[in-house]
Amino acid sequence: MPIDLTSAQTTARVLTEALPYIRRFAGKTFVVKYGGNAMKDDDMIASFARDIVLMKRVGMHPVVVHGGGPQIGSHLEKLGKESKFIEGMRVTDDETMDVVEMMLGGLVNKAIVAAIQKQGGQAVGLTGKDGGLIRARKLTIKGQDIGQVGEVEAIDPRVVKHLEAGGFIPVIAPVGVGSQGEAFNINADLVAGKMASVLQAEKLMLLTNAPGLMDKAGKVLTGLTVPQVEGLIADGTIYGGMLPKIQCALDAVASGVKTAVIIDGRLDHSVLLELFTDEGIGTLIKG
Ligand SMILES: Nc1ncnc2c1ncn2[C@@H]1O[C@H](COP(=O)(O)OP(=O)(O)O)[C@@H](O)[C@H]1O
Ligand SMILES: CC(=O)N[C@@H](CCC(=O)OP(=O)(O)O)C(=O)O
Repeated sequence: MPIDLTSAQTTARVLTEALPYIRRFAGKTFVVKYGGNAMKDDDMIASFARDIVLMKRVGMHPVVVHGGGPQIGSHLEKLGKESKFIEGMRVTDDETMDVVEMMLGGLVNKAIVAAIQKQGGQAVGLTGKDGGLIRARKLTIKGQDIGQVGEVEAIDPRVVKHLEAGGFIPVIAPVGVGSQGEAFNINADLVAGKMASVLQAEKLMLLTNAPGLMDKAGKVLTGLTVPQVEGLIADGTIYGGMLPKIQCALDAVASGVKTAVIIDGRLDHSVLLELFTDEGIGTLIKG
């Protein structure tokens, strides 16, 4: 069969456009938060895994922090428990905490690790308990006790650095460890934001189930300043699960991470589209 020149030239053009980014980003760390809504089926996970492996192959250091809210929710449902959220945080009693730790540290984490391995990468799954990676303390919301929900107290990045140096891709579940060795359920966006700050990442990438941060008419907003974002929170344009996401993006860039982006993780190869094209995709927040 003769080669389709137009399509081959398009491929060549895409590769050429990627070259300056590959050069600029080599050796840099990228924290990629993979939300539970963007891992709805095996094809989506496989596409994500291919992007991550390609990043590693061209010399970048991806660090994956994953969520799994919907997966926790459906398992709780099987047990006859309803999910309840306050300001985007799951109310977590002891039984729920067990499910969170099993789902995030077990099934979800290992599905991502296996998908990366299948694409030829070397991935190692961790929770915040491993190597004392994420130390947590109890989080209350406006004085309200919401159970075993934590916030990040400190991150000890040594285990991540060792893995990076050994050519492995760390895949991190957002379960923190308290002073008594107890588990805390932490919103994955908050962990990703802190991880990006501690590692002084080049970019924090937040993959979700929306094309980016949208205005009330559904238009994707980008290049936002801090006061603009504050206005959007005040007038209710940003609500629910987008609140911790945007907050951690702002905190990350304020603490030295160069840029944060919110992108549509349901889109095939969204990570590569954002990294390696001139236009990028989604909502960009700069420091
Ligand atoms: N301004 C906004 N733009 C886009 N999505 C928003 C906005 N405000 C709230 N959201 C909601 O936030 C959701 C993403 O947060 P969340 O469900 O926690 O995702 P994830 O599981 O990826 O962390 C979107 O699906 C949408 O319902
Ligand atoms: C405290 C809290 O809400 N923790 C989250 C942790 C998982 C998560 O953040 O998952 P997504 O990124 O898929 O939303 C939860 O229990 O759902």
